[in-house]
Amino acid sequence: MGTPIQVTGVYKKFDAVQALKDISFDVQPGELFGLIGPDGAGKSTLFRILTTLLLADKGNATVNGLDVVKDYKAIRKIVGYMPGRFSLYQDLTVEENLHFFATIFNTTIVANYDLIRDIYVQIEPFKNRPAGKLSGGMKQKLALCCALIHKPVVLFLDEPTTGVDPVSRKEFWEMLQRLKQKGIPILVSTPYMDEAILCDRVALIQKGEIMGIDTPQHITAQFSKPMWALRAKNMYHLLQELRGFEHTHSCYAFGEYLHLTLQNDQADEQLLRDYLKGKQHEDLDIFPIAAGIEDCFIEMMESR
Ligand SMILES: Nc1ncnc2c1ncn2[C@@H]1O[C@H](COP(=O)(O)OP(=O)(O)OP(=O)(O)O)[C@@H](O)[C@H]1O
Repeated sequence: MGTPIQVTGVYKKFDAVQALKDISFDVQPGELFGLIGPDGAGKSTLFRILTTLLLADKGNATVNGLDVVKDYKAIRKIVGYMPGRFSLYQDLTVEENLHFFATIFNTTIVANYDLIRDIYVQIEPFKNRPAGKLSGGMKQKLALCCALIHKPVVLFLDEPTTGVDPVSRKEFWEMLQRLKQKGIPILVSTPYMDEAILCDRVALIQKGEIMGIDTPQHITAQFSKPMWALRAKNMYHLLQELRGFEHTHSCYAFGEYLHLTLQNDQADEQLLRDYLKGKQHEDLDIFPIAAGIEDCFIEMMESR
């Protein structure tokens, strides 16, 4: 068995849009690898190349040691692919969809039920309902069952949690952890930066380029700038003023707070407090925080 996924110097252009530029990374056996990036970053293009639906302009890629161009037929038999959209037949029922995907892979639901049992039991009460009438979370569970029904050797999940409610998102990641424990390598993409922490390793992708690849723990540990969270009654004015502060390196809204880093190591909290003193903010709250994975990604994206 080869490396589950190996990508080397892949480029893809659509007319004037450079969708992928010099993409290289690998996914190791049993690894849950996340591709994190905003809309239009190139995630789906990369998935389509790896699942043999699209040809790269340049570069190489293998899945389980098989070449995505030469061995495309063999790859199609061994991968599970959950595309971002339209993976289900809306008019077919839950059970019919699953049966359909099992049949095209020349297998049966019964033969592979073990792998999908945990997930399928959650949607089984609705097995006679057309897929088009399921909630977002249930559709996503069915789509995952369909991608798994032929016991794939590598699993590709393109934005499986986009547009899904927070509870279903959490459940979905718990399902992925269980699949990972069964030893299936998984490449999953997401625009939600907070999901990065749930992966073994992540690549941050923006405008077709990978900004960095590492474990979430290393990414956060390497963030060297001190960071503060700030809040006041008038958040808009606070943001404007902090962005106008001569020592500000970055300042952006993050939930109920602003996250701030300063430009040089000499600029400290006292300097910040002195600057804000004369601004008469009501209910001003300032405290130091450790940067999270989302702060690290924002820093990586802005530093480009
Ligand atoms: N078939 C195509 N023809 C022309 N441009 C395309 C095509 N497919 C993708 N693109 C462009 O390539 C870039 C990358 O798109 P891609 O769909 O891979 O991004 P993404 O990260 O998956 O984001 P999204 O979630 O928005 O699909 C975008 O600018 C997109 O408009």
